Amino acid sequence: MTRLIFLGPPGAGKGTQAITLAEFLRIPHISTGDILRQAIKDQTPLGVKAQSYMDGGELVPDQLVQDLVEERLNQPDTKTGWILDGFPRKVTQAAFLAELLQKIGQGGERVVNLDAPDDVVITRLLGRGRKDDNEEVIRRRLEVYREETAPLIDYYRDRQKLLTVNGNQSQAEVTDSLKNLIAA
Ligand SMILES: Nc1ncnc2c1ncn2[C@@H]1O[C@H](COP(=O)(O)OP(=O)(O)O)[C@@H](O)[C@H]1O
Repeated sequence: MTRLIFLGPPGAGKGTQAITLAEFLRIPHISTGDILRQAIKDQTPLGVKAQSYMDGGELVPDQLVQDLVEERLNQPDTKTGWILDGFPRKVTQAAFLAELLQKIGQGGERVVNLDAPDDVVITRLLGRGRKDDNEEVIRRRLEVYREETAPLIDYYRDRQKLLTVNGNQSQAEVTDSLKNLIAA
């Protein structure tokens, strides 16, 4: 049973690696960014509420993402494990998640911190061309990461859940490191 939370700055390769590892482990990959982008595309009430925050590189309000994560983790395919990508992104969300996992009996989660230096992530993001990948929004997303998300590294280290992987290697090397890490 593998339950993993992927942490790291935008552009560290969380999404790519989370998809690869989830396929390898045959467990669902749950990306709050992907779910929100789909909701925007479909213009659902969630998408309509989230759009302006995402376009500006801001976090969408806790309640919105927390509700969507709770709903998703209550679906039956999560019984075999999961990889959470993009959640939690702040300490309040991490506290919510800890309580939720306890409530639904899904503990033992580990956190992978995929680390990469600023210049590397900026270059990667600029090459990607998503709607929120222009320079100004990227800068804001990195700022939000530093202020809100980076504190989760200490949060999870204090709780002895943290594993760290160097994201500044080739994609295949990162995948190998991840597989070794979770097998250990
Ligand atoms: N847990 C979350 N809390 C708040 N906002 C979120 C969360 N997850 C995703 N978002 C919104 O979706 C955007 C894109 O997220 P994501 O696809 O994970 O991108 P990134 O490549 O920047 O890590 C974020 O900038 C934010 O607006």
